[in-house]
Amino acid sequence: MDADSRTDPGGAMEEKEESDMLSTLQPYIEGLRRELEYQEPRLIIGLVVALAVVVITVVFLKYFLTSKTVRTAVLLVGLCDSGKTLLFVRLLSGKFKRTQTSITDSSAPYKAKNDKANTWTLIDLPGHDSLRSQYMEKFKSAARAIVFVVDSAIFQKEVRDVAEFLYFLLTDAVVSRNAPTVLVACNKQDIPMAKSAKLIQQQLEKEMNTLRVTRSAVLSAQDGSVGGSVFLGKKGKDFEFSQLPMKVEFLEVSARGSKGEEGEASLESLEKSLARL
Ligand SMILES: Nc1nc2c(ncn2[C@@H]2O[C@H](COP(=O)(O)OP(=O)(O)OP(=O)(O)O)[C@@H](O)[C@H]2O)c(=O)[nH]1
Repeated sequence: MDADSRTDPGGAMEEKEESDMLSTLQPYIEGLRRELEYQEPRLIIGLVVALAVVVITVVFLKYFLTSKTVRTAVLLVGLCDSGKTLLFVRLLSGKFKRTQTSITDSSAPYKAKNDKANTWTLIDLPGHDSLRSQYMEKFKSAARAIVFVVDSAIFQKEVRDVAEFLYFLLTDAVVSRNAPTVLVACNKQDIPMAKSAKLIQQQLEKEMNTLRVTRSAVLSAQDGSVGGSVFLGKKGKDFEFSQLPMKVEFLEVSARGSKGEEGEASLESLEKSLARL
């Protein structure tokens, strides 16, 4: 008997128990090691795929968020003779000018009257119905705002045409998605017969409600969009401008002004709204 086993017989027994336990666990440990070796490549592939998905998603999102074009155009649209060109000239120079029927677009930088002095591109579009859609097509995706000019003096006579044009504009899929601010400029308020902005709004809501019934019949019941147009307002409710995705404001203006050609225009409300864009 050596000195150690004589002095510590319990220790030798513990060592033996340990080695017994290890040899019992050996097959399990070996199995676990083999399992891990087998799983490792799969684990790594899984991690690589997950990482790739995260990277692709980030790149994709970044691309979509940054490639969003900055819309800087303010479009002047409306029926013939509603006063778009005079409004265009007044907003840019403040001066009165004799105008003619426009057959093409005119554009110029417009500095908003706000602290930041944002500069927008003001674009006057021809009002003739044969040219309307082609010019809208060209500029609609760049629109930050649409100034829809109405001749308030002969509104009663034109209500149907005005409503149809506005309906065509507001149900356009691109316009609806981009939701530019729509400023309905109820022009020619210097003429005593001119209808108020409130009355024009109410009559247009009524007229567009009727138009919606006839036009929406062609829209697909499933996704609500066919041929690049969307449903106007909320289904099952009488149409109101407040149901639209974009802000719609009705403003009273006079591009001519009460003092005629010598005097100033009355466009404060429109200029204020343009300054808020
Ligand atoms: N009394 C009055 N006349 C206006 C006002 N604004 C425009 N006009 C007149 O209305 C007529 C038509 O104005 P335009 O600016 O040429 O109209 P438009 O909308 O550009 O017409 P198109 O080019 O045909 O689309 C002109 O004789 C203008 O002087 C206004 O506020 N009051």
